[in-house]
Amino acid sequence: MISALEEVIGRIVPADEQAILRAGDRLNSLTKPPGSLGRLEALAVRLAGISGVEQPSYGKRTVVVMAADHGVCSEGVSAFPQEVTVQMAHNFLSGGAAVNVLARQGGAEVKLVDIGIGGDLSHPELIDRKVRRGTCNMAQGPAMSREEALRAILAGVNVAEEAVKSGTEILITGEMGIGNTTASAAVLCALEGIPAETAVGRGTGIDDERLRHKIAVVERALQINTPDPDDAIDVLAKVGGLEIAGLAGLILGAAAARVPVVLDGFISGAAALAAKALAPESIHYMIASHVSGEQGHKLMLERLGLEALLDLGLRLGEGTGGALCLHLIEAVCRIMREMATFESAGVSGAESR
Ligand SMILES: O=C(O)c1ccc[n+]([C@@H]2O[C@H](COP(=O)([O-])O)[C@@H](O)[C@H]2O)c1
Ligand SMILES: Cc1cc2nc[nH]c2cc1C
Repeated sequence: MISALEEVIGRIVPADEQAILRAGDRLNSLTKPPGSLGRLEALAVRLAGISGVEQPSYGKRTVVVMAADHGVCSEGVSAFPQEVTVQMAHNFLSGGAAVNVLARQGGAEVKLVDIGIGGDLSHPELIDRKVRRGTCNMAQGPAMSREEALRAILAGVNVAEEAVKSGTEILITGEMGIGNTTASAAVLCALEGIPAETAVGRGTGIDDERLRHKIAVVERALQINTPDPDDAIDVLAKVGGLEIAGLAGLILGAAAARVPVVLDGFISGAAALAAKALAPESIHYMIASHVSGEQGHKLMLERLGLEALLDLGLRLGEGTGGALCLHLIEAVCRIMREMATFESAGVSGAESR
């Protein structure tokens, strides 16, 4: 199984430098002062490097929502009961969740993956990749075995590969899992050596008292499991989650296929940290859509070395921020394709001094 992962990682190549240079030249030839489209210009250059062309376009767009349950919920770390995970899974499948609305508006389809929901779920549209029924309580022992974490990562790789095979040109990470901000914070602490107090946030909206308890739970999980910071699979197995591991795999699969992968919020960021640890070059294929309202996400993005496009205080997850970002991605693609150049429009360039 490890060799399957090594094979995927081996296929991840750096971004296309020539396309990056061509995109920069094109941006400077367009009828605007150089750099005046701000971070949209950086986005255009990044997309060119990923896709290998300076005028990319993304037809089929897919939001992959990975859903799983978390044993750590028994510690009382969320504002909501665990059964919300499976209930929301039904909502995604019937098209009524926020991400369904935003994906429709952004021209994307939503694919729900059961990678570890506790309850039973059956639907013709569901992608069933259940590794196990939720994790164990990481405050008492490892969340899952190393083999299960690896299976979840490879399931994510496979979902990316299948999506690309059926025509997807851009992937968006989404997730659903009551308790998963606890696991994501623990992954951030373990991989980056950050204190729990800095990494842990309010998730679905816990009060001060529960927040203090959640910090203590993460501290305990780290203390009893001693995840190896240099071994991302160990970290995912001991203090991660099935959807976090699955999304790490999805990101690696996207990078191997040279498909851009738009990251959503805090949980997607934890998956991205793990993907980056497994395959540093995968970072070039990631686009950070937004800074989540979840404490720790800003620091997470700094550690990833990514600058987010939006800062709207979103803290919903599901892939909502990523889906919103599709509008900006479409905008830069159109800029690159449709804007006139100084030459074609007969506009004078900057005066040389
Ligand atoms: O994406 C984010 O940044 C984000 C921040 C806070 C909460 N969430 C969502 O809320 C759920 C986890 O919250 P909690 O409090 O149960 O850990 C999970 O389903 C996530 O999708 C997501
Ligand atoms: C209702 C609800 C919807 C969500 N979507 C993602 N996480 C969620 C958490 C809750 C509680």
